[in-house]
Amino acid sequence: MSKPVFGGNAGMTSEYLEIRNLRVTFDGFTAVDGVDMTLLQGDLRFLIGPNGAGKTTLVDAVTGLVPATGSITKSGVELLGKKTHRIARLGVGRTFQTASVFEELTVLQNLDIAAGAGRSPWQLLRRRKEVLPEIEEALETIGLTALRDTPAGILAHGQKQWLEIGMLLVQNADVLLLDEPVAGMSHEEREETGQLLRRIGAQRTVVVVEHDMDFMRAFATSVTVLARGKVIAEGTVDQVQNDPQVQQVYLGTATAPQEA
Ligand SMILES: Nc1ncnc2c1ncn2[C@@H]1O[C@H](COP(=O)(O)OP(=O)(O)OP(=O)(O)O)[C@@H](O)[C@H]1O
Repeated sequence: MSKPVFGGNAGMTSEYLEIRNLRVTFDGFTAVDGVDMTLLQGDLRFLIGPNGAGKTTLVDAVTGLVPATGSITKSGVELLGKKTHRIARLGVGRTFQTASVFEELTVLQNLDIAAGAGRSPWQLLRRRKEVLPEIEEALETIGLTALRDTPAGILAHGQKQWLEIGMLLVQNADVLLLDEPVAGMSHEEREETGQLLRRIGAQRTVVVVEHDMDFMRAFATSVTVLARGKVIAEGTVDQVQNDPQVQQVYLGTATAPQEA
């Protein structure tokens, strides 16, 4: 496995996150059942599957929220068994189905707090005097520069999700796991989110857990399909859409991949 450059561009072929034989069990029920996945920098990977397939549990395992067995390495560093904050410091960030921003604080203050995580007291002191360049950059990337002094609580739904993504960017996350980022968004917001994910995904590894198949078709560079805790298909959008097993799993559901 080639060595990545943290926060930089390690090239499209560098392996960034390797998941091997991942297993998560809740009281004898196996929610994630021997999953293998290799995620490369520059990949915009969609993780799809019916309700209860184990998608969120897999993300929870990668970010240290549930105990798991197997192996999850980022650039050769084992993540399994590490505490959530250590995993975050290693550059693995995630969002939840419900945006978790500080509603009373402004956009800038939210980013400032996120950027503070993991910084030295000296850096924190310096930070009060000026807006850090990485925060300016994140504001630009997420398109919220004009709203930097707006309380997060009055942002539109989509803008809150973008702020959350911005908070991961200022923490230098280069593996981002996003749980249903476009749920509840308008068509325009979805489109903008897709463009945002493309922009940030070019130099990072982005995993999107999603039920929105139109969104997946428009923006996925690769897709992994989970069902009952196992990977049943992986490949391009076309490959998974044409996979008979995938069609069978989705048969009769409103979001079937074959209903293009
Ligand atoms: N903390 C827990 N304790 C017990 N069972 C759990 C726990 N978390 C998840 N599960 C079970 O594990 C299975 C996988 O759940 P998970 O939420 O990962 O699926 P999902 O693919 O994300 O589903 P959805 O698309 O509905 O969000 C489900 O059967 C769920 O009930």
